Amino acid sequence: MLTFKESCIGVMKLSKPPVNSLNLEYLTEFNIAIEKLENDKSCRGVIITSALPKIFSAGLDILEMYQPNTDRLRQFWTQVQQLWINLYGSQVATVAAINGHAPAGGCLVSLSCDYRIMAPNYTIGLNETQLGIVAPFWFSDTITNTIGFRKAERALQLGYMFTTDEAKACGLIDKIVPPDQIMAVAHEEMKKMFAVPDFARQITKNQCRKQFIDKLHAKRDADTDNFVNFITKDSIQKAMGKYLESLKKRKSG
Ligand SMILES: CCCCCC/C=C/CC(=O)SCCNC(=O)CCNC(=O)[C@H](O)C(C)(C)COP(=O)(O)OP(=O)(O)OC[C@H]1O[C@@H](n2cnc3c(N)ncnc32)[C@H](O)[C@@H]1OP(=O)(O)O
Repeated sequence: MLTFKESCIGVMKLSKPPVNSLNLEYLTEFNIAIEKLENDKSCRGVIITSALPKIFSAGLDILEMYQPNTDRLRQFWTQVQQLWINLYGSQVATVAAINGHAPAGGCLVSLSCDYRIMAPNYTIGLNETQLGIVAPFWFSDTITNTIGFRKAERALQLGYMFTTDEAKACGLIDKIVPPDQIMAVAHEEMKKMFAVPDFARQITKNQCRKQFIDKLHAKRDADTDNFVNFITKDSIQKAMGKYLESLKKRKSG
């Protein structure tokens, strides 16, 4: 993770080649970096983007979920939950500058921010069902809060990956921006949020999101048990193995 401060704005650039997949170690690093910025009194905003060309993030590292060690799987999921709690509940203003594909966990990271700008000709969405897995309730809550119930339930069931244009049309992202302007526009959008007194913006954000974060806090252990039980099922492991194979085939084909 490349993290630096530009005045009162923290910039986090995901930089885990080849595809910024989120494994246990990288999620832990992500959480430490965001918590550090959150606790930095001089930091009012965070921009999340990718240092890699063409990929924002490929989402959770599928290898963490394929033939897993159960203890590590539990730690992995705890870090995924924590990342969502940190981002969705963040007091600082957050902008996702999506400069590449953003499937599944990559989409969730951006949905957890306050504002999303995206470069053209990429795809974004919660494609979990395509892998034969099920997005947990807090993933669904987050997309539903962004695009509305009907569109979210349809997209979640199909595991639909939106093009940038489709994402803009349904409100999954807020603005389409040429890749060479994405950081400049992220700073402009940040300034708009800074024009509002921090405490008023923070309390309002909290009012909108707290009930969803509280829901996960209340069910956190059950959610982890559910994830571990689900992922370790033979049928799910088979589906995951097939999906990994299809990724490799797509590459060679
Ligand atoms: C109760 C149960 C709850 C379960 C909830 C679990 C929720 C899960 C959310 C997730 O995030 S699951 C992950 C979903 N992600 C994907 O489906 C993305 C798959 N990847 C792609 O579509 C493409 O790789 C890409 C991101 C569009 C990039 O394409 P590109 O052509 O540039 O690169 P590739 O050649 O396809 O990939 C390079 C290399 O990376 C490996 N890889 C890709 N994605 C992942 C990943 N998510 N995890 C691990 N590894 C990944 C890919 O297999 C290639 O590997 P090698 O062949 O080079 O070894």
